[in-house]
Amino acid sequence: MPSQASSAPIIEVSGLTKAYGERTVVDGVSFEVGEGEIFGILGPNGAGKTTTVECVEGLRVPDSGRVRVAGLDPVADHDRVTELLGSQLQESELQAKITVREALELYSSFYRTPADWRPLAERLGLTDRLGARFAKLSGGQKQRLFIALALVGNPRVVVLDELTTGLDPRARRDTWELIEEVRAGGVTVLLVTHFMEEAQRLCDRIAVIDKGRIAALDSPEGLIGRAANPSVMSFVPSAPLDPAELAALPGVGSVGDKRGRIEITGTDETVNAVITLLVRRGITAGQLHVVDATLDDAFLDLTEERTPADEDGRETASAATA
Ligand SMILES: Nc1ncnc2c1ncn2[C@@H]1O[C@H](COP(=O)(O)OP(=O)(O)OP(=O)(O)O)[C@@H](O)[C@H]1O
Repeated sequence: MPSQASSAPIIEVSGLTKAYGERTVVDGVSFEVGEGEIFGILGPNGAGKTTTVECVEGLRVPDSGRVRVAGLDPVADHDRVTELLGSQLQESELQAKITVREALELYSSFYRTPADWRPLAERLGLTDRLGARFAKLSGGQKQRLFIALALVGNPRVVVLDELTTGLDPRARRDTWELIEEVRAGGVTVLLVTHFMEEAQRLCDRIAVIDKGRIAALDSPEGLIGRAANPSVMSFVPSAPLDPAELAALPGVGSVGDKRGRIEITGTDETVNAVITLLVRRGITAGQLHVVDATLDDAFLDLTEERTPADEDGRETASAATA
């Protein structure tokens, strides 16, 4: 289980706004991340997640609002922030011909107190690819190299955007363990992810961003509790039940009948009311299942439906400040 953040915020974002041309893609975003916390940013495609973290990294200049990393302005104090913040690279940022070993040595040389890259490479399953050129690596190997390079400077804060995209299930689990170890060493992790399982497993708190605004900010459990229908109950009744009577019970979201199996979504109160009704009628519930909503359910409830227009207008992103 994730542990809670311990101390003062190491990342502070307040009223952050960023537009590309006429289009505001980050619209008044505020959050704080405590030192040693794993903080997730979750949201639909085009919601403004990457733009937000690029402002934290100092790769983009906010139009308005305030961003601080360890009290430093990521744009004005870019060099000092770079020293304490590790970022996951994008593919275009490494030369095709560089070998894994050369990349690890090169990135180590950027920092005053780098980590020993060898155990990191070992931990990420890269040891037998040290002589391989970047262009010859598989997608998963490139991804693992990017994670190693984000960590090689011994950062206080690491920003991981799409941490495990392209990794197979075993590599994904190994990576999660590595991130937990990194945090256990006191490193703060800012994680952009599309994987609910990843967010639920790793994050202490999650900001759900939708259309450039924070739709919710809570622990994974807190977000799940906000799902419109946190419980789903299903059973096969021993005698017919009136759907209208079930629908009138407290907190009911929906009532369905799938070939004799009743499915009711609602709250804990709904579950208790259904059981009371069944007992009163002398009806037994065969094959009874009650399951909690998942982070997926909460996510869908908290974010609006996308339209293709939301995805339009992307220009080529560059690492330079824009
Ligand atoms: N350099 C840019 N120029 C113009 N528009 C951009 C640029 N970069 C991003 N956008 C647009 O800004 C919006 C937010 O993009 P951003 O990459 O921050 O979203 P995201 O939440 O990270 O999305 P995804 O999950 O798809 O990576 C999108 O509509 C995108 O098309």
